[in-house]
Amino acid sequence: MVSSTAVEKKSELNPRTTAYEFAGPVGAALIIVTIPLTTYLLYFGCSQRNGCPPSLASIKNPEILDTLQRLEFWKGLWDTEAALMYLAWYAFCVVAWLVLPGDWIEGTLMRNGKKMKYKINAFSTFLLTMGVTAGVILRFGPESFTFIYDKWIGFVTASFVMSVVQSIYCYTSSFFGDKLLALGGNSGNFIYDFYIGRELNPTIGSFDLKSFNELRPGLILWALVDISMACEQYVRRGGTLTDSMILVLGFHLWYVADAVYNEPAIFTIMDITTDGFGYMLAVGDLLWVPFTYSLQARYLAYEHVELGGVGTAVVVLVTFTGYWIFRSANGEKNDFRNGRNPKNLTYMNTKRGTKLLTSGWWGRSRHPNYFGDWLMALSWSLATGFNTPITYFYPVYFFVLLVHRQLRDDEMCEVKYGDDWKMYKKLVPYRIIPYVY
Ligand SMILES: NC(=O)C1=CN([C@@H]2O[C@H](COP(=O)(O)OP(=O)(O)OC[C@H]3O[C@@H](n4cnc5c(N)ncnc54)[C@H](OP(=O)(O)O)[C@@H]3O)[C@@H](O)[C@H]2O)C=CC1
Ligand SMILES: CC(C)=CCC[C@@H](C)[C@H]1CC=C2C3=C(CC[C@@]21C)[C@@]1(C)CC[C@H](O)C(C)(C)[C@@H]1CC3
Repeated sequence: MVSSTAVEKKSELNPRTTAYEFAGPVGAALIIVTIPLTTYLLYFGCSQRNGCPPSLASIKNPEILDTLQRLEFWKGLWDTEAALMYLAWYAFCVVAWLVLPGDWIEGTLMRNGKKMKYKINAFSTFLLTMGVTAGVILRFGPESFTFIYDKWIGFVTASFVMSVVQSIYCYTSSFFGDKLLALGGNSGNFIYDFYIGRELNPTIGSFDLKSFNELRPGLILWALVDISMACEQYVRRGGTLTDSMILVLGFHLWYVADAVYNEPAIFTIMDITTDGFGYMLAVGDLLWVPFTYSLQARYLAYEHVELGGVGTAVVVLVTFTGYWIFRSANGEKNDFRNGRNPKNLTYMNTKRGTKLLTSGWWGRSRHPNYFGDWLMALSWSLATGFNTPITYFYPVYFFVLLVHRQLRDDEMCEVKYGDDWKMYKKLVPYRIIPYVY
């Protein structure tokens, strides 16, 4: 029998969530449907076969309704070969995590007084993956690596199934044992908690599902997807790549490499410290990132845009500016949170005990890193030219995500820091873009 003090202690540590984000259960239900639907639509609405976007005539065509009513169409979303390949890829990431050497580092202090331990080998997993991929392409030719382009929908469905299975597993297992729940994911509403993630850190032994999924099977798959798109273009063009494809491929690979190289920096981000691991992150990490963030590369696989000297210079300039802001802002905060201040930046002390930077990038806006990240997103789309608005999906979606994320973080900081946050907001009035917003 469980004593009443034990029950009280448990509910003290895991209080009920009383305030909803994402417009509550209705908003969560909408997003649950919208994320996979958008991923499929971006394929059917931007492809060589259908056009990008499909012509108005083809949309009005009653054939679309016929297609949706045909069982063949729904069967076509599943591809057993792609599903097995996806499973093998996921297993490879797990085995790499297990066998590749890496230091174990501690995460931030949690409210139960404990710290999680994380194995740092995402970068070596990335290098191994790139090495094997290069080996395959050199040995068997680029045509051996176009299978992701060919089996696109099969891979999308496989990764969606994987993320739903994980979300169901994490939601169900959160009810067993003494689990630390996410403060935002314990409302008691099934749809909402399933979406936000009920358990803070679902683990199997020392294997932490949330941090593993955030950086490995989805993010590194994005790099593989891009390489496959470049191979497709290379084969179609008989052995050359367009300047736009070289830029998009290079920038995406760089972005992924940067994320996995800076693996320890993710242990202080909102997803790891605050959000539970549920549908939002599982589907976000495993489906959304690899199959929507790579849209520019998939478009360029069949639409061979040449930018020329000036176009290339503009794209490179926007991306480098973005990367410089993104990396130096994240670096300043990461150094500071780890007790270093190499640039001698000014800061304010707070009643909570942690200090807040008030100069450098964090003195210019409250989320300068978001601005840099968004500029990079914009540059990747600029590389696809102006023939279609669809390839600008990523910066538009990302803008919405970042504005919403900034609001969420602002609210959380207000709770964490109280009046000190109000003071910081007076000192640094801009939210994301210095002197603009
Ligand atoms: N490509 C993509 O799809 C996405 C990328 N990202 C990227 O992930 C990165 C991490 O983002 P995220 O976790 O949202 O937020 P941040 O890395 O911006 O971290 C916010 C936290 O930083 C601390 N902080 C705030 N102001 C200061 C200050 N002045 N001095 C020191 N610390 C401060 C606070 O936490 P505390 O005080 O408790 O330490 C706050 O909660 C960003 O670069 C973002 O662009 C994010 C989402 C999606
Ligand atoms: C509603 C919806 C689509 C939710 C899903 C959001 C997720 C796609 C993103 C939430 C935070 C993310 C981060 C990255 C990728 C996108 C998601 C998972 C990230 C791994 C990209 C690379 C960066 O360098 C990063 C490590 C800072 C970043 C962390 C946050």
